[in-house]
Amino acid sequence: MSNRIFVALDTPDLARAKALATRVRHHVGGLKLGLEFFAAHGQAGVREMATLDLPIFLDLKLHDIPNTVAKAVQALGSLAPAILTVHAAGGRAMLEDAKAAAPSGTKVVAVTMLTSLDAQDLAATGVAGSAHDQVSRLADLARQAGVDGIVCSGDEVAAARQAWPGGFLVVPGVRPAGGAIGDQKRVVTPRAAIDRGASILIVGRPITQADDPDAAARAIAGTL
Ligand SMILES: O=c1ccn([C@@H]2O[C@H](COP(=O)(O)O)[C@@H](O)[C@H]2O)c(=O)[nH]1
Repeated sequence: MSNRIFVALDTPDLARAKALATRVRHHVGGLKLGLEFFAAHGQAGVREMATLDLPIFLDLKLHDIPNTVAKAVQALGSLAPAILTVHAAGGRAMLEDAKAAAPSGTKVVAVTMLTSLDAQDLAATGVAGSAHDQVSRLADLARQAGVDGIVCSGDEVAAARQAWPGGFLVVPGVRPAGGAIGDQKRVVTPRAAIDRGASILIVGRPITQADDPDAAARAIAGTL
């Protein structure tokens, strides 16, 4: 993949998603559609976005019992997304069944610890230890379950790359130096994420909320 930026089109407005994607399409490697978009437009919306001819990253973060997740992955199969997310915390059987149910060309990637959480948030959920410990535990689980990779923050991606040289490592929480952080807590610059071993970056608001999304995407791509 020559351009490793997936732009997160977090909007329930199909026309806006299409307009943004059309503007930035020459400066990104793919389009990430998440819960906000999918809840509003479902599979028809994803098909519509796929007409722009860029790889689709379907970020639904599936997390349920193995049978339910496998059936959901099967139901999404005809969309043949390039990348699909599930939560690593769903456990090994869920991860194995999700991978088995996915089309062969779809990378199944397990979310470890959301980049909107820090160590204090983790403790509040009853999980002892650092973000680093939690991510490496869930990354090991994901690797053993046979999925293609993980989602983690820029703080953990170097260790994840060392532990899983062939893993597909997705890093969100990406902010150009000095950029507004918003609700993210573990952030990294685009260049640092790539230098530490990220396979692809997810970038949302730094592009979509910019006065000139096209220029913002071009500037970020220019740092890689
Ligand atoms: O741990 C995670 C997993 C997924 N995301 C998603 O990435 C984008 C980030 O958007 P920004 O506007 O660049 O903050 C968003 O779609 C999240 O759902 C994440 O942030 N952290």
